[in-house]
Amino acid sequence: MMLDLFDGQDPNIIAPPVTLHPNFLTQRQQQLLLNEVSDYPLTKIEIEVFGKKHLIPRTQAWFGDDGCDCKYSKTLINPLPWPPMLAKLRQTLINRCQLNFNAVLVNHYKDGHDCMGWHSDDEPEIIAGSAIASITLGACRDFVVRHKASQQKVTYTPFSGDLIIMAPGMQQTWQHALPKRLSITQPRVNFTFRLITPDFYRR
Ligand SMILES: O=C(O)CCC(=O)C(=O)O
Ligand SMILES: [Fe+2]
Repeated sequence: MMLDLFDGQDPNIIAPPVTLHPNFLTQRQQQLLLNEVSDYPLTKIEIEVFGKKHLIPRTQAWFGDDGCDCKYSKTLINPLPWPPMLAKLRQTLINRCQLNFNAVLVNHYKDGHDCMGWHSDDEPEIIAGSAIASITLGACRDFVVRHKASQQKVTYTPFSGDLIIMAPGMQQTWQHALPKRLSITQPRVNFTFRLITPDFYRR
């Protein structure tokens, strides 16, 4: 009987609204992007956690359309204009995924000591109910998502050139993180594309 197949499964397990698209970028596209990333002004910004100042354990740069500012730990960051390869990547995502994006956070993890803690991409400038597209280049690292209410975790392992889509609405009920992996010695670059309300912080 077909139904027997499902016996014993926990009916409370929830599937995360995440899709992993392997090999979204060709080797050549990855190489062109990595060459361009080496010219990005990546910086370690300072954040405040429980009143104490820390440098983030990675470097970052913020690119986007004019007016697509973001706020990072009380600091307002204006977008840098789109470099040519990043502009092409944005257009490719829009065309192939039928989703709109107007800004991207580039994260550079020099090795497995660099990381990103638990968070949701739910800042007020992000248009509610928009999707987040995340592209990996370089080292393969665990990308972990955690359901806020049940604490249930699922681990994804995006390889270089893979795309992860976090579906609209996911940020309200799930968090995600890129934990330390001390055995990893190679760098990883991540592009997290977002849809921002233009001029959100300029009104
Ligand atoms: O590097 C990653 O895969 C995660 C990046 C991320 O969550 C973010 O930029 O908000
Ligand atoms: Fe994120």
